[in-house]
Amino acid sequence: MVESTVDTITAVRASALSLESVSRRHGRGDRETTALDAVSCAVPVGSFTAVVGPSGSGKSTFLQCAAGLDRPTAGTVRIGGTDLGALSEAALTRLRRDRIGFVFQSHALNLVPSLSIEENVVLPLVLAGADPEDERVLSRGRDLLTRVGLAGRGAQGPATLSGGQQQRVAVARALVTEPEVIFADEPTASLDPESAALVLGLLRDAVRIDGRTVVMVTHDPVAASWADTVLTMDGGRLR
Ligand SMILES: Nc1ncnc2c1ncn2[C@@H]1O[C@H](COP(=O)(O)OP(=O)(O)OP(=O)(O)O)[C@@H](O)[C@H]1O
Repeated sequence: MVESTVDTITAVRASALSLESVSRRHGRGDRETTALDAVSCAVPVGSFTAVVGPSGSGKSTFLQCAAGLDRPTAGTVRIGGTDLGALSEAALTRLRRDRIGFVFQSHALNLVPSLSIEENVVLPLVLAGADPEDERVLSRGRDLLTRVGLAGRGAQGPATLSGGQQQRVAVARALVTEPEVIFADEPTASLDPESAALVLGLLRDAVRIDGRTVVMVTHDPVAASWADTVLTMDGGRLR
């Protein structure tokens, strides 16, 4: 009994993300829908996980609850051992800013059009209080832009880039804080296969080279094939 408790605690600690019996219901009475139905899983540090499943199976809800963008109706979500349900809204906002990276579906939603590309990349650091003129901040932005194949383009605006290039900037920004988990919601949905492969390669490199943890929701079996682990959702449950 003691041993199994220790095993459980160890497993939770070694997980970048864990869900324990997480449910998310909407509405009440006859109109109640269960978007997520007692889902449990543990995502190890340094892994690439894809979440797949048919439309309406609960993938987005999984991601929203796992990333602290939505609060579950029941159950526990932990990022690096921190119970998100125990955090105030302000603390949850800080955790999302400092410990999580996001790449969303639409490149139009990912980047701030009025900022330059490099300002977009370092935005999470600046929001956390870093001086945007600090050489360390500027060089981190430049290094990440080089990494995503956009060296020398930092002073331009996002509108001067293609959709695929903008998604690569979004990946650079998601990496800038060295987050514990990067959540990607259909990051290749609007891209041609070649641009999609570049974005998926960057996510995979973040795992293989930097030991980051990536959780990606996708409809696309080709995109899912880049992951180490595929979680399949069906009717709000993990299959
Ligand atoms: N705010 C909401 N109010 C009511 N029902 C909701 C709400 N959000 C999601 N649902 C329902 O929960 C279920 C799961 O939705 P979710 O968006 O998580 O699925 P999904 O797998 O991401 O779908 P898709 O691939 O089409 O984006 C669906 O039946 C959906 O209609």
